[in-house]
Amino acid sequence: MAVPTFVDRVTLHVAAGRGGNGVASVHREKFKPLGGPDGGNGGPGGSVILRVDPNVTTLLDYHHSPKRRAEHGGHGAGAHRNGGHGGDLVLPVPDGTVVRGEDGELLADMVGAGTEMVIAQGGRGGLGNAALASSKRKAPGFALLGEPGDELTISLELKVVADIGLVGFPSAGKSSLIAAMSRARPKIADYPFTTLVPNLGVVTAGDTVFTVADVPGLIEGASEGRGLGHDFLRHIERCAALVHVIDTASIEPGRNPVDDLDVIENELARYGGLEDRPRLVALNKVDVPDGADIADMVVEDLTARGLAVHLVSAASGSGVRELTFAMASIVQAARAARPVVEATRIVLRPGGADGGDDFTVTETGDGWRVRGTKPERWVRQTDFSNDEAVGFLADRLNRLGVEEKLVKLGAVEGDTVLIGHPDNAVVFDFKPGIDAGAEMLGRRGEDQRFTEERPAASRRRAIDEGFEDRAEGEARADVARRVDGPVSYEIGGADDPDAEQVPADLGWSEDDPSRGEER
Ligand SMILES: Nc1nc2c(ncn2[C@@H]2O[C@H](COP(=O)(O)OP(=O)(O)OP(=O)(O)O)[C@@H](O)[C@H]2O)c(=O)[nH]1
Ligand SMILES: [Mg+2]
Repeated sequence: MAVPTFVDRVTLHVAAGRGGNGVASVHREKFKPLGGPDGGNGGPGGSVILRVDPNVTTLLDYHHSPKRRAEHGGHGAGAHRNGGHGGDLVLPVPDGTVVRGEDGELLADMVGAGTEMVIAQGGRGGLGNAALASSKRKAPGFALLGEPGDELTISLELKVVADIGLVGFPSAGKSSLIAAMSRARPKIADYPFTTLVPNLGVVTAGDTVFTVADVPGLIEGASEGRGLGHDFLRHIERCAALVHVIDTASIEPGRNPVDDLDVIENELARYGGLEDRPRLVALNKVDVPDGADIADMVVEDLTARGLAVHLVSAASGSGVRELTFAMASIVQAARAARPVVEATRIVLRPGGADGGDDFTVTETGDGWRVRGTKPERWVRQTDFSNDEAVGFLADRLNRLGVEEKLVKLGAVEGDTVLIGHPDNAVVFDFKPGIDAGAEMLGRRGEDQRFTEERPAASRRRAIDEGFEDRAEGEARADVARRVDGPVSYEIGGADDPDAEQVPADLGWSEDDPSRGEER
């Protein structure tokens, strides 16, 4: 089995839950006339949340399953029943995880136990017709759709690479040892410099899970660039402790465990910055009779230096378990000593939470594009198979001033208006209620200057009074035709005789099988 050897970076696809749809329903009781609207709201979709968990030390889990999804919100139902809140998905990440977006942009540096980041926000639930009812719109025959949740690709990078680093001469058995104590399967061979890049293994000893880095072999002069040099020691800079892996069975002249240790320590000192790390010594290859003898001879010397010495054999496994427990207790002590930034519980949210009433209208060359948090959200909430819902959308857009702005910028009837991101915009044929040039001339040729109210003004007032029926009639948008993919219909469109036609196919090939359920 190929186990990733050095996972300090994973790409993760996260998807928040979709909001449940609102429902349009009318209260019914035996022998009683129709009651009021009683369609409940859809529940919000669950969010995907990253949370720093001090017990998590690796990103391995995400390497194995890089797609994570939170729960969808439940749909509303009749009798004022609201859909359930989709469950959030909390993804534990190690302290010091750097979160980046798809293009490598920094989204967050997650430091401190409990720090949270809502990386993908769940979609809002759609309002049911009970919530959409007002004194003027007593029985709405439509409801709002739930919105899709955020979906994005992120990368997680772990700066704290390993809890413990294995250091030693080439062929001392560092890779063999990491293979004996974890599921890592690095290359092992009887020639020096087998390991060219660090390997990472995850070790479990009792309740403690920690990571061990096996780095390329060091030799005297590594600090001057001999051998592989010592560049890769930066990978163990953040380790809490070091384990000296020493070959007791080396037949090279001049090699013995104590001198080997001194050479490595000398190189570490030249590299600098690792002096304060606790050390363990693993005298390896004691399955070899000569090795065992030599180990016995030097144990006392090394212990006298204050070092904890373990006699091990990566080959037979003897002593390995004891070594891992000794490593675990150092890791635990280091974790306990680390200043824990507990209880800060910073919650990071990407981007602005709400764009407010802002929207932009830009000319695209063959039409207009409207961008803005609200217009885009409203479009997503609209059930385009329902005329009344589409009319409600037109009312909202007009009330925000979208139509007015389009007219002001020179949009004329028949222009294409796209609302939203190029990938999933909804296409409209512009049909303003107010006409720039012909503004003063009413639809039927009367000069509005001679009547007391102009249609746009009266309509706006009516809308402001609460989506009056009059406003709906005048400002309704009607499904007219389908333009390459997205839905197309008209904004405005007061008394178009063809307005009632509803295309059979609205292109909702979407993933939501429950669509249309609400009516
Ligand atoms: N008999 C015996 N041989 C071992 C033991 N551990 C490692 N070896 C052998 O020693 C040789 C080197 O082992 P590696 O694990 O590749 O050593 P390394 O320290 O990772 O070497 P580099 O990656 O080159 O720095 C291999 O032939 C292993 O089979 C052991 O406990 N007993
Ligand atoms: Mg190796």
